[in-house]
Amino acid sequence: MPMQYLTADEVRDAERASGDLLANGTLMRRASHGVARVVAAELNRTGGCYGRRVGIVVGAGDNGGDALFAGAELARRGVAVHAVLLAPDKAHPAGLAAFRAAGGRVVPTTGGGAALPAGLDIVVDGVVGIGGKGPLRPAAAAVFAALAPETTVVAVDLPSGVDCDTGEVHDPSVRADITVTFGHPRRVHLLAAPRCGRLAVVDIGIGKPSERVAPRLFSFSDEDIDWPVPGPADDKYTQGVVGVIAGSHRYPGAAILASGAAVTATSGMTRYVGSAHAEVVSHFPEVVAVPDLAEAGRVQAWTVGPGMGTDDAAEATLRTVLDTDLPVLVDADALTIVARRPELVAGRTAPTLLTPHAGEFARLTGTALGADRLSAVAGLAAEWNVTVLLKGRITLVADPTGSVAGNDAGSSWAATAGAGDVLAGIAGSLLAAGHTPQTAGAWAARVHARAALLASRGAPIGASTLLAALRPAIREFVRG
Ligand SMILES: NC(=O)C1=CN([C@@H]2O[C@H](COP(=O)(O)OP(=O)(O)OC[C@H]3O[C@@H](n4cnc5c(N)ncnc54)[C@H](O)[C@@H]3O)[C@@H](O)[C@H]2O)[C@@H](O)CC1
Ligand SMILES: [K+]
Repeated sequence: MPMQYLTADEVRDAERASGDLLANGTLMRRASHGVARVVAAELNRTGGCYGRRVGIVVGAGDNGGDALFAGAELARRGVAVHAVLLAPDKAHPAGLAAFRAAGGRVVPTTGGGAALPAGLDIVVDGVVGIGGKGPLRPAAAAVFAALAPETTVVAVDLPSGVDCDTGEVHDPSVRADITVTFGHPRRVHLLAAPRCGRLAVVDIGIGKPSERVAPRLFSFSDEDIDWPVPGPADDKYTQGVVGVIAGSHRYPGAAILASGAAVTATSGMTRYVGSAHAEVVSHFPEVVAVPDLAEAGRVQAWTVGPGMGTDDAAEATLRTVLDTDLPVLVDADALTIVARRPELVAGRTAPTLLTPHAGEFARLTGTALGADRLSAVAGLAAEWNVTVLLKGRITLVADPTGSVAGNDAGSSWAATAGAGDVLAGIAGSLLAAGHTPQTAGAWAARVHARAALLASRGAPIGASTLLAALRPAIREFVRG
């Protein structure tokens, strides 16, 4: 099942709908118990709970309340728990009483600030949760800045200073090793996944929000991905033929990488059009490669753009392809052309997938990409009535209805020249197989990221190495 990521308002809506559970404190008891369990599991994994030392950093709201109740539970298990109260007058009263009663120690405030003692095993961030705004304030920032670098940080709900809805990482903010959230993941857990560390979702018995606002963010689970495989009645044409228009005789690399990715991602047929036809065939003899579009033969989808240039001839080719009623993936140089000629895609009714990186995105919209990548990509998709895949560590694929699929690559090894050409080849072949642009883009991003991890195993890679790891990566997503 795809995972849904909620806004702070959607979370509050779902919590309110739980009625008594919210009013009588059951939700908070379950939430804090979940935090205590995760912290205890981490302590047990590294030697046990008894006699260990944990710090909690407590803000003015219910996030701090969760941390205090969790601290109380840990203290009852024999953990020495030290709390810094950032706003002593506003700390959750029942939570603070429980914490003290369990033997938790509050660090005295001196000169307007307080620091945790040295030598802590784990520090719990209960500064702010879904009610947080902006960066960590100075007192909280000082507490985290003073921690030894090896201290494990467990964030309650989200790392404080990171925006719940946009994932904007303010400076300063908390970097968590583990984040414990409640009921449903929030947008921040995907949009700022590297800042959240491992995510633990604790069931506290709340349902779904009554309504969701656009953009609606989700991610596919690995099990949702079902790579196309040929059936008993299939031949080389019936699985969807992908056409690649890329590269040039002078710069054949993009043509080879995009065509090679298409060959690897589909078991049907790959066609190539462009002046690198000889180079492509010398690397991948199975590609049916021709220099001119007029001789290309039939395809079910086009991938157009990597390394093709931006001159008049390239523009004419792009126009011809976009004038068809076939699905088209528009990448790289083709995006530069579309940025100056938006009318080329504006009237399209056939599936259209634009795959910009941040710089190309800025060219398309005329403004630099800000911190709210989600709204930006959903906005462009809605305005142009196309699907937009925004590249990055977190890939976002927005369709025109306000649905956005996100994919955390899990590493940044794919940030290498030519990796985008590989992605374009993979996604193009999924389009040719009949998938929607959003599914094609999101599945391609997942398998591309997996290939990067398999290829790298901790060392830098180039796009050729990534391409070579594509088949084992795809194998993980073939069902049945
Ligand atoms: N509502 C509920 O039923 C539940 C809430 N839970 C917890 O409650 C949290 C939400 O609690 P609240 O709505 O009280 O909000 P928070 O505790 O997230 O934060 C609000 C408080 O922090 C202050 N604040 C905002 N930005 C700040 C900043 N940058 N630096 C310092 N202080 C800042 C605000 O003035 C306010 O006092 C959730 O994230 C979750 O941890 C959980 O207990 C589960 C149940
Ligand atoms: K927090």
